Amino acid sequence: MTITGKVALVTGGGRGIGRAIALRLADDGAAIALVDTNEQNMEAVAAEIRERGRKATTFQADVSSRQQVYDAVDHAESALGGFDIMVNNAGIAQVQPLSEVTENEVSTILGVNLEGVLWGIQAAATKFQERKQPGKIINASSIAGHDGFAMLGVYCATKFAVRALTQSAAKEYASDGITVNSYCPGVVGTDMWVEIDERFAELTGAPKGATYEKFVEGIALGRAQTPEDVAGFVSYLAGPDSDYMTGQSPMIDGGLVYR
Ligand SMILES: NC(=O)C1=CN([C@@H]2O[C@H](COP(=O)(O)OP(=O)(O)OC[C@H]3O[C@@H](n4cnc5c(N)ncnc54)[C@H](O)[C@@H]3O)[C@@H](O)[C@H]2O)C=CC1
Ligand SMILES: CC(=O)C(C)=O
Repeated sequence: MTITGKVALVTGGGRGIGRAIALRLADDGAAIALVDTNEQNMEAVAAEIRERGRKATTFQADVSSRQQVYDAVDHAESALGGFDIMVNNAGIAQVQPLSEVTENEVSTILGVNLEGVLWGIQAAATKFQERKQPGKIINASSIAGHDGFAMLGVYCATKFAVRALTQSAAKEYASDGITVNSYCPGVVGTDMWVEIDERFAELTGAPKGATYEKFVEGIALGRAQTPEDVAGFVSYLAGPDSDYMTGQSPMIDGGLVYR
């Protein structure tokens, strides 16, 4: 119960890693604001949180819209009576050879994975400063933010960029008592990986499941990551034990990429 009484906002909280983070932070004692484009999924997660005896609210928003992200932060504060932790988790993957990627594809993924995190950082820091309180900003990068993978080039570029934003924001906001860190998962069994695997199958002719299994085979600990594995690390980043950590983007990947 390390964050009892705190308010946490989780973008992309409707499924996968975001859902696991929201449930874990609720178990840690926080009230949760869920933000996602998918209202139905969010409501289901909110119901799970309430069943655990915690407060939850939902706000449908597209994180690529600066205004919608600011509105989501305002909603979290007004609905839950405070604002302490911002988890910029929402993101999309994109499997495409660099020679074939289109302008529309680039602008779409930059909008969500880069701009969405930037607006989340900006809106959260602004709210913490308005409230004259410290805060935690936690961003979703990836092992793809440390290594460039074939067929995932623009996705990797966005995750490298999240690391840069994390470092710059940490330096800019340290004097306000705001820490900014990222989490870098490996291969997590979510719907995102189902979509990645299906796209690889389309492009390469590999059997469905083969790409996912190939990535998992490289993991030293011998199993795919679960969303709860990621949520456990985010629980640390959201709690007081990480107060002296900022600007970092550590890997938590079961032993796949070593830095
Ligand atoms: N699944 C994996 O293996 C890994 C995932 N990550 C990152 O973790 C984060 C979560 O990934 P997953 O849970 O696997 O993905 P997911 O695709 O299963 O869930 C993503 C959630 O974000 C929401 N979302 C997508 N675009 C949005 C937008 N524009 N505005 C608001 N919500 C939006 C979706 O509706 C969905 O609920 C992403 O940033 C991803 O890049 C990082 C490393 C590995
Ligand atoms: C989706 C993602 O970031 C990886 C590395 O699987």
